[in-house]
Amino acid sequence: MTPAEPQKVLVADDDPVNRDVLCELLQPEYTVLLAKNGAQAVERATRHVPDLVLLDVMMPDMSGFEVLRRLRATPQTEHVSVIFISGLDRPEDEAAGLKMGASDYIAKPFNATVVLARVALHLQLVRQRRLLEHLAHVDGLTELANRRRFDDVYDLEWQRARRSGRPLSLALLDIDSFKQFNDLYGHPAGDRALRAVARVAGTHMRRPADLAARYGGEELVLLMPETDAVQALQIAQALRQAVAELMIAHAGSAAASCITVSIGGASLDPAQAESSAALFEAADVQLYRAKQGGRNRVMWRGAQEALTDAG
Ligand SMILES: Nc1nc2c(ncn2[C@@H]2O[C@H](COP(=O)(O)OP(=O)(O)OP(=O)(O)O)[C@@H](O)[C@H]2O)c(=O)[nH]1
Repeated sequence: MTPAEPQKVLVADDDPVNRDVLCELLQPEYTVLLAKNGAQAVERATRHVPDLVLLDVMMPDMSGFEVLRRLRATPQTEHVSVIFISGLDRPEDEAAGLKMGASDYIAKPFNATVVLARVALHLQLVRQRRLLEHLAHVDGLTELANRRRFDDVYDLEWQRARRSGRPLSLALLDIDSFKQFNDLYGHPAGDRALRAVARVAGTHMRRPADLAARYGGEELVLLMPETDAVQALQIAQALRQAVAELMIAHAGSAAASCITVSIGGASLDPAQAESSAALFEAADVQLYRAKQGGRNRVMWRGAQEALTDAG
């Protein structure tokens, strides 16, 4: 979602007049989706993941409370904001709706101005929450995922790989002689070089589940689910080469006349009960070997020496 994109509101009400009124009210500012019953509300919310749901409580097929319960139980919609709009106007009803996790409760007959004001308020809160989530997961300098995000995704992907028996590859990338680069060209130039390397790393993570993250300092980590050692090694080699081809001059490098990276990787062998920490450690050992071997190269656990890339 970009700031300019209109936010999506799903209106779920079995009464066509209410749907029309709410649609007309919201359409100038928001993208409005409609559902005429509870089942449709759940289906549309799951498919389109709206920013907000305006949900009638009393619908013949499924109550709004049940719709909310199902939305909370579905990963795509578990955090979606919901405002109940209901003819049930007793304080107990309102309290029950809020206790279930609705953001707000509006009694029918509703006042159009108040509905618009509350919708605007909750959509602003949604924007702020998304911004906070983004800031919590993205590294400010490189705009790659940050370490916290990596830790969460790694944990999930490792479990998924263990369950499915599918491969999982992990690589650590470290810029060569970066201390000397900072010393020679200054810290701001170091930041620019780091951003350039990060961009190249990001563009090499092509599958939706691939993740490039800044692990710390000038070290990046690459997570490649469903990718075996042969494929991952090829990607790492292409990435190493693409960084060298940036041709960022580095007169103080121990490896070349331009900025280069060393990469160490390991792939999970589903047949072996290896922990996520052990896989990470294995990639780190390979990174150490790449540095020891002269830098500007890729080392992969289990790969033949001939498969390593000495640039
Ligand atoms: N400009 C800049 N430098 C950073 C950043 N994060 C870490 N560094 C620098 O990266 C350097 C890493 O240095 P070392 O770990 O000694 O390794 P190196 O000089 O890259 O040498 P090798 O890894 O052995 O090739 C340190 O000087 C850090 O200050 C950053 O965000 N920006």
